[in-house]
Parts: sequence; C-alpha cells; structure tokens
Amino acid sequence: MAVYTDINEVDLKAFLRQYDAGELMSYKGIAEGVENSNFLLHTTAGSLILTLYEKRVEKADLPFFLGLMHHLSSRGVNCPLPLPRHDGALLGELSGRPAALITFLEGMWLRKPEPAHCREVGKALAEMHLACDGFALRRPNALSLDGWQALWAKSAGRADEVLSGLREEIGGELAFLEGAWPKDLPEGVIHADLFPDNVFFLGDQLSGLIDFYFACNDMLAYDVSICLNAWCFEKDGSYNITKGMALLDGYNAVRPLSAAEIAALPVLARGSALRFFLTRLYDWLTTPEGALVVKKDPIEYLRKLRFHRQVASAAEYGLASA
Ligand SMILES: Nc1ncnc2c1ncn2[C@@H]1O[C@H](COP(=O)(O)OP(=O)(O)OP(=O)(O)O)[C@@H](O)[C@H]1O
Ligand SMILES: N[C@@H](CCO)C(=O)O
Repeated sequence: MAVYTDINEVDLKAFLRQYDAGELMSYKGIAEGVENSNFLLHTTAGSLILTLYEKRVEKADLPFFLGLMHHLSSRGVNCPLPLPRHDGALLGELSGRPAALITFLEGMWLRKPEPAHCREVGKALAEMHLACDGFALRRPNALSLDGWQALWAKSAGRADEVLSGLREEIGGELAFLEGAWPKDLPEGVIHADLFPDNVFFLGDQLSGLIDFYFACNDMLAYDVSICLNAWCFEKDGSYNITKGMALLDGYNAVRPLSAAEIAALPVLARGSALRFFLTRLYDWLTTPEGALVVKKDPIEYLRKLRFHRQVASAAEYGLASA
C-alpha cells in the first residue's frame, strides 16, 4: 500500500477548509501505486483524491504536472484536475509534504488487458501527444541517460545480491545505450509512465488517464516503447505480438510513426525497459522492510530488456510496415 506519509483527521480537516470541497465524511489510504501517498476522500461535495508527493517528485516540478493536467483537460483528454484553493494555489501542504486535491476519475484499471484495450491505449497515447502541443512549460526527462547512470551508480555495488552477473550486464547495456540512443526524433510532452494502472476503463471503453508525475519533454516514440513494455508482455515474460500490433495500430491511426521512429523502436524499448528496471532495482534495495508499499520486481524488466536485445527490427513488435 503506497502510504508513506500518514495524515490525521484534524490536519486534514484544516487542509480541506482551504478549498471549496465540502465537509469531510471519511477518508482512507489507497492500496495501490508505489510513488506517492494517495487517499480517497468522501466529502459532502463528493469523492476526491488527496495526493501527498513523495521522494521522486521534485516540488519545483509540480507546476508542470498540475498545469499539464489542466492543459490536457482543456484539449479534451479525460484526466483528473487539481482543485484550486481559495487563494488560487493548486498546491498546499499536509503532514509536511506538498499536497494537492484532485478530482476523482470514474473507471477501473485492467488487470488483464486484451488486444482491443491495447489499441485504445495506443490511440489515447497519440491523442495525448497531439493534445500536449502548445503546453508552455518544459521539463527535461530526469530519467533518461544521465538519470539512469546516476541511479545505477547508487545500486551497482549491490546489484549482484539480486542476481549474479547483473553488475556486468547492466554496465554493458548502459554503455551500449550511451552510443546508440537516438537524437533527432520528434519530441514533445510524454506521459512516461502509461502503465495499465494509470489507464482507466469503464467496460471496454477507455475512460481516462491518470498519474502525470513522470511527464516530461522527450521523444514521442520513447513513450510508445514504454507502452509496449508495460502492455504487451504476458505474465510468463513472452511478448504478445497481437497486443503489440493493436497498440501500434491504434497509435498510428492518430499519429503515424515516421520511418526513423520505427527504426529506433528496438533501441528505445531497451532504454525504457532499463529505466523501469533501474527504478525498481533501486527501490528493491532501499525500501525498508515493513514499508506500506508492494515493491515491484526488477527482474521482470531485465527479462524484457533481454527480449529487446535480440529484436532485429520493429516488425517483431507487430508493425506491418517495418
Ligand atoms: N484521480 C483519480 N481518480 C480515481 N482514482 C485515482 C485517482 N488518482 C489515483 N487514483 C487511485 O490511486 C491509485 C494510485 O494512484 P497513482 O497511480 O497516481 O499513484 P502512484 O503512487 O503515483 O502510482 P505509480 O506506481 O503508478 O506511479 C490508482 O491506481 C487509483 O486506484
Ligand atoms: N510504473 C512503474 C512504477 C512507477 O514508476 C513500474 O511499474 O515500475
């Protein structure tokens, strides 16, 4: 359960008085997510999400994330909206952490997505990429090449405790990506964490996107590669080309990938698999026993990385034209 910071009722009620959000009726911690502390509130005005921002979110980046949600919503993307306080600020403080009240989005995330859902996700990702156009703020991707090196430096010394040989394998992978990372692909604002638990469905209909706290400016095709990693592998570690084809078709129907983006997909997918491997490895090694969070398995992403390493072209992801 991702509740890193506890709140008490007295402080919460005082926090709520700064908003036009009704009277508190009940609240509970949300048993999902690994990054921030989230609470579901019921007030006389309805349901709301309270988010307390934790270790990986820089306070200085919050205007980018919260502003992006407003921008996307104004462009027709269904995503939560941060509520303004009486003084107009979108951000407050609770239990010593930066905190925001966010509108509740109806829907559920899918534990077992099917190809048709992957197509919807591809479409929604491309729509989000187009809708980000014109967003005035910029945020470089803190979890690209330099960020990976820094994360790895913190874990490398203990990596072989998790799996023998890991230190050498990941060192080699980073060296490869330093040389092979694409430089001239189309860029824009990317979600950067569009995993199944961040996409809500009502029945088979995609109802909205949440969790923009890794959003940043980077290559649009890198976001596609993140989704291939997050949506198109089965529990046994195999790549499901039918899901890949559906996701890529859905994306292409809204924003066709260029030949250069298609050619770069295998390298981008290696990079995005490494990115999630590294954050998971760091958390695996540093999250204290007994913390109220379910740690995610880094080895799942090592397996995906190894798969991408032997991919010769994007045709193997299901792109008919590659
Ligand atoms: N606006 C919202 N409307 C409804 N439910 C929400 C909303 N925001 C968050 N949730 C619920 O809280 C859970 C965790 O939220 P979120 O994914 O933002 O947390 P996180 O710690 O940033 O997670 P992650 O591990 O995906 O980075 C979601 O899976 C969802 O159940
Ligand atoms: N989606 C991420 C967690 C949030 O960074 C993962 O599955 O590792």
